[in-house]
Amino acid sequence: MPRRAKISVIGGGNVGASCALWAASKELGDIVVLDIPQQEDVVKGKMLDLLECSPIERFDCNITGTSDYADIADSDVVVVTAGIPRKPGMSRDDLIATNVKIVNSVSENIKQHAPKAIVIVVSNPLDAMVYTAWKSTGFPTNQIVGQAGALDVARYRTFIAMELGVSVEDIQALLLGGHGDDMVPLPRYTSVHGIPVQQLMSDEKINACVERAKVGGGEIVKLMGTSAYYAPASGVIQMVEAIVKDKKRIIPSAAYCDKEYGVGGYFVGVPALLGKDGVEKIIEIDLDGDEKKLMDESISHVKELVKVVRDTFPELA
Ligand SMILES: NC(=O)c1ccc[n+]([C@@H]2O[C@H](COP(=O)([O-])OP(=O)(O)OC[C@H]3O[C@@H](n4cnc5c(N)ncnc54)[C@H](O)[C@@H]3O)[C@@H](O)[C@H]2O)c1
Ligand SMILES: O=C(O)C[C@H](O)C(=O)O
Repeated sequence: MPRRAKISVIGGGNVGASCALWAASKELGDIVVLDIPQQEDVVKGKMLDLLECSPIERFDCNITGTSDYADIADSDVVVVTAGIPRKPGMSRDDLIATNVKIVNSVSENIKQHAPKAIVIVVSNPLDAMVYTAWKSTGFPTNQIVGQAGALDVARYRTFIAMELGVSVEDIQALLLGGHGDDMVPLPRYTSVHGIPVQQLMSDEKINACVERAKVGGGEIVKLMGTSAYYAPASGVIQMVEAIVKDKKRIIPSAAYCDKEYGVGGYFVGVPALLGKDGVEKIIEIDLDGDEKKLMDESISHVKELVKVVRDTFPELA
């Protein structure tokens, strides 16, 4: 019998528990969700509750809550959601001092207990946390990737579909850059069932969708007092599915770029081909002058955040 995939999620809060829910409902494999010892009963309870959906929702898999890293052994994918979320009035960057320490310690445990896993980082500020996980694990760059673009492009597609009154399924779009408010949605690479979006919407309306997508995380924080979790987890599980089913999907992801896009050795959002080996290829597309300028600005912001990581943990430089 073929072995089931094993998906571990570190951090069983809003995003982590939602990842488990999407992964179970899609029957992607066995699921382990790990939280700190003080949250062990809570995470065990959440995962038991989820398991008890299985007769109704019709999925067969093991689902476990734990605080013991031994339970993540042999994971195919480990998703890192551990860390604090922002509150109204905060930027993602304000989380760095706390989350760099959490992601560093979590990554050391992943290195020890699941050295073959593909690691998908979610904690914010995303691009700097992916860098932290890369340095702390010492894993090859294909084995470390961040989730942001899958979410950001989903938001952008949602807003375009709402504006046009068409199915979201018919909106294809692309987005580059860091997971900050300076991310770079690309109208020139946005189409509606193959029809360039500019033929169907005015520049003004397209720009309104772009701007709303850029601050889409903040819009939810303002409404809820904490950050989003359904759509972020959905983005994560789209990536997990591509990896565990070796689908070779192209998904905007925070991937390691050196020569690509002239990034020079940082993780930023780019179209990445995801399969069983993680990031198997980065797709480079042509950018015009304005798009390149926006991408360069976004990359500069990522570099500033990585500098904070290096200043906090000189051994991660
Ligand atoms: N990249 C994205 O698109 C994206 C989207 C949404 C949220 N996020 C980020 O994800 C993180 C989690 O958000 P959330 O809403 O789930 O927060 P949450 O507070 O609901 O959950 C975080 C969980 O992490 C746990 N945790 C803390 N330290 C830990 C450690 N050392 N080991 C294991 N678990 C630990 C906490 O106990 C908590 O259960 C935040 O940093 C948030 O900004 C990123
Ligand atoms: O906005 C946040 O802080 C969480 C996440 O990055 C998001 O975009 O929803």
